[in-house]
Amino acid sequence: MSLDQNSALRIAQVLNEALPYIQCFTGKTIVVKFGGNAMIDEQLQNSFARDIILMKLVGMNPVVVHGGGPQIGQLLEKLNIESRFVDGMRVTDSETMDVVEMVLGGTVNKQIVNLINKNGGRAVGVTGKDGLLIKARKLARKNENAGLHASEIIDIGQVGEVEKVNIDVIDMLIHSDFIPVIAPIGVDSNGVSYNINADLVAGKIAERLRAEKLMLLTNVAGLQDKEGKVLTGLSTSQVEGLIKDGTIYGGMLPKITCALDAVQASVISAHIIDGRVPHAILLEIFTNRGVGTLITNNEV
Ligand SMILES: Nc1ncnc2c1ncn2[C@@H]1O[C@H](COP(=O)(O)OP(=O)(O)O)[C@@H](O)[C@H]1O
Ligand SMILES: CC(=O)N[C@@H](CCC(=O)OP(=O)(O)O)C(=O)O
Repeated sequence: MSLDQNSALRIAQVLNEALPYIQCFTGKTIVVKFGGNAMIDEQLQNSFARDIILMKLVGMNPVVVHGGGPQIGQLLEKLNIESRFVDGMRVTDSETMDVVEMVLGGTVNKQIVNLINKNGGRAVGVTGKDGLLIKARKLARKNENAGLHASEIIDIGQVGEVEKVNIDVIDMLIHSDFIPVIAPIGVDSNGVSYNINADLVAGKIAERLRAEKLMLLTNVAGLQDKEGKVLTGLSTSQVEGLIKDGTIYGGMLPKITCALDAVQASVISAHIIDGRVPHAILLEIFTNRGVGTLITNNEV
């Protein structure tokens, strides 16, 4: 197939624009969180997989952490098990935990591994239990509505937070040229499993790996104000204001919290980007046009 001169020039310009980014990010670790809501159709899933493979081929170290909230919800519904959320976290009793492990560690993890491998990459899927990758503890939730009893703790079951990330498994996979694909399930020292919000896992893994970037793919254009305008470059105090006035709620709460924590630790930048845009990752990394909300540590 021969190209006309304009198309050839356009392709050359795109590749040329990518060059400084490739030079800058070669050898760097990029943690990408693939949200369950971003996995909406086959074409988008394939474009996600190909972006990850391309990153690997140009010398970056992509590490994938995935969610699967809607997929867990669908199976719970089929099984007639009711599901409830507190501040974006799924209340998880032991029956729900079994379903979470089945869906995240089984179906969704293997789907993503298969997707990457089918497109020509080499992915290996693990949960936080493999190699004790994610040591977890039970998440304590304060009941903010308890008035005088504001210190009252709400029990949301086997929901965990990351206590420690043991990166041996990830290091081993990266050094053998595999792409790690991680399901957000943690385990405590007694072997109890915990359901952990995938954004929080991605953030902690990015911190521990001292990643260059934490990229959170979701089903909105980014963090938005009440009119739907995408916000970017916000300070911590502005974000706190948006949480207080209810602009940030539900599933955006863990996303924004982990992005702020990550950049305040060691991660250079966090990005909340629209997973519904084909090749959103490539656009964000390799071009001058960002496609979502950028969060950096602008308060140091
Ligand atoms: N200020 C906000 N800007 C954008 N989305 C928001 C905001 N506050 C809450 N949300 C909600 O957060 C959702 C994204 O979180 P979530 O559903 O958990 O996605 P994912 O599965 O990608 O993690 C959006 O679909 C939206 O409903
Ligand atoms: C505690 C908690 O809420 N865990 C999440 C884990 C999956 C997840 O985070 O999936 P998304 O990224 O697709 O939302 C859940 O049970 O839905």
